[in-house]
Amino acid sequence: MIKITLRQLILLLALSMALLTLGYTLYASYQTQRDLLMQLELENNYAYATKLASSTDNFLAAAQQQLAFSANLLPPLMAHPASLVAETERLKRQTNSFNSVVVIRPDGRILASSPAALHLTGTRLDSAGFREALAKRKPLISPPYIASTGRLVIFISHPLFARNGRYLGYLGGTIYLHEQNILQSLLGENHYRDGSYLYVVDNKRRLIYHRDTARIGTVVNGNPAIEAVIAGRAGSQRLINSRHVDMLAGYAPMHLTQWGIVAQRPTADTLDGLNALMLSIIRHAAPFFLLSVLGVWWISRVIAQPLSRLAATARDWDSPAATEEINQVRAWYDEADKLKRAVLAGLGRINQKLGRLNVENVTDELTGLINRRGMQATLAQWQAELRPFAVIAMDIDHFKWVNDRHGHDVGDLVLQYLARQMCEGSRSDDQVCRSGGEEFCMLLPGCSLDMAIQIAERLRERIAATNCPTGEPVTLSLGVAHWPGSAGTVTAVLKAADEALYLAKHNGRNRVEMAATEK
Ligand SMILES: Nc1nc2c(ncn2[C@@H]2O[C@H](COP(=O)(O)OP(=O)(O)OP(=O)(O)O)[C@@H](O)[C@H]2O)c(=O)[nH]1
Repeated sequence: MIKITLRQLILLLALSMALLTLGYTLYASYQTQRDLLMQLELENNYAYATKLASSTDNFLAAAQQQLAFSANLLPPLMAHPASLVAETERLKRQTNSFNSVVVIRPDGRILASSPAALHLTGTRLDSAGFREALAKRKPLISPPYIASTGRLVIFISHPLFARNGRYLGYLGGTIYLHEQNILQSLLGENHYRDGSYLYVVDNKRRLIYHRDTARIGTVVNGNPAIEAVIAGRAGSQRLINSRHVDMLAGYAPMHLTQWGIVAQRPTADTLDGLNALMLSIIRHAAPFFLLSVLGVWWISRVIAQPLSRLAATARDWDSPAATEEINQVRAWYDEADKLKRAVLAGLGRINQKLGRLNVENVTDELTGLINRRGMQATLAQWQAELRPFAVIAMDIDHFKWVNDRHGHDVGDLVLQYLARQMCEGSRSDDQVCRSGGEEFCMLLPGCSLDMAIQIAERLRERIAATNCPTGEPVTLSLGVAHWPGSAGTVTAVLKAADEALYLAKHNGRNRVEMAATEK
């Protein structure tokens, strides 16, 4: 199974942390900014609706005052049509509040009107506003209605009374809702900022003013802002309007009429800037993010390197250069350093143990000489190196008798004594072995057969002439062979030396014989 590497892990961890942090920061700042923007928009629209509601109220009050002022002047002039017309002209031109101005008699007939081009004087128009004014005989602002001319209008009127209180009719001004009028000048001034706009509804949810004049006069149902404003409440809220557009609306009722103003802006338009801002933040952050990724990639490499080098070297722990290579690993941080020390300590202990095992494996306990296994390994190596050598195999004569006479312990001392003697008479390259029991061997690298025979002879003579731990000398029988002279393989050359040794025994002991093949 493929396992994730430390480097990939660090990279993955750092990247996911960076992405999470970046994502969360962007998300949090987006949410905060969004809430703030929407709140600001709602407050702006609320303030705007309140201000315009109050301006419109003031305008309507002023219009009523103008009518009231003229209505005071008109009763003495009722018999003077020219003066009445002049007053209607003045009223219309001076204030520009009305699209048309009329003076109506109690029977509904028009006494005077402006503009003159309408040619209304003398006619009797049957409009809802006219009828209401006649019926109520008090200052009125009519709801929107379709006039006899087919126009959608509102009608503001003031009754005319003679000094004696006799009702003389009324003075009225008409505002054509679909045409250029004072209401449009007032409300339309700043009505279209950044997608925001406003509209006015009457208490029947009918649009009195809207930037889309085609919608004026239509009734809008199911709009929470309109419902609130016709209930007389001012405020702001996010809503879905009758055209299914998500809007941030502020609204305020008017006090003189039961109308209401709603100022609003599509939520999407409000948040447009924010989306662009977020994209710009991401664009600016991207290079730094890429730099961070590169930085993390480099750091992950530096962190993982000591560990992967330690792992690679520890895999070949039995190679001679392993310790040196591990020593060269730059473990620059604490955990890697501890691991490096632990690996080095472990490797040292293993090597020590192996060395001890090797020595124990090839050493004879009693004499400290190399044993038969060590002897064979040495010979195999020399043979592999094509290094010629001579072998002297030897055996203590009648050693059983020594044991029987002096005891086994003394026998051991004799064996140790012989080992010492052999070592003293050998060169540093020579290998002295105890090949088994009371049998010994000397391996002499680079030594000719003749030289080996001389060495064997000298040893035999010295042992035979020296008292051993029994208090008297022992004698040796020795057989000499040579590689490659005596035989082609290690086994064969040892066998040849043994055969020469048996020959020495056979020929009377205390003597040296050489391998048969050499004769
Ligand atoms: N003390 C002691 N005796 C050993 C050891 N290993 C072998 N021997 C003895 O060596 C003796 C060898 O005897 P044999 O093989 O019969 O030969 P020998 O008596 O030496 O007679 P030849 O070899 O024929 O001259 C035996 O008595 C073994 O018990 C040892 O480690 N210590």
